[in-house]
Amino acid sequence: MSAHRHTVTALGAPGAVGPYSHGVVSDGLLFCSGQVPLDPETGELVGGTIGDRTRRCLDNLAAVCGAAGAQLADAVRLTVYTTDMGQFAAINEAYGAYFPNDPPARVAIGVAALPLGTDVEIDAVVALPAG
Ligand SMILES: C=C(N)C(=O)O
Repeated sequence: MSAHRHTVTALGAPGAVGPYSHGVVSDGLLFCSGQVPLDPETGELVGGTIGDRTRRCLDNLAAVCGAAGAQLADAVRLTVYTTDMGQFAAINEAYGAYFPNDPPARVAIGVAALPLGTDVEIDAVVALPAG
């Protein structure tokens, strides 16, 4: 740990699948690592639909936010990575329910592959509440 940054570990988020922290706080911002749709209780990728997996990614990010004293609604920008842009509408339907008002900025990117073979991953930058 150094004075200008500290890492965040969330008990409610699945363990990291590589050499990264759940999040890093610096200068009033929380930089959340990408969350893949792992169930934090089982450590397994969730099945179902890409909407289910999108919700799992966002729930995992919410846990990381909570560990830093923030909420997902404090996010200023998220990035959605997917291997299947054919499911863009389904991703948006699930995603949109998390941000009914004034949604954060977002980037959506189609990629060739994602960790553990999943089809969606989401990261976030979050503004920490003052105080
Ligand atoms: C899942 C990740 N965020 C990673 O492997 O970097």
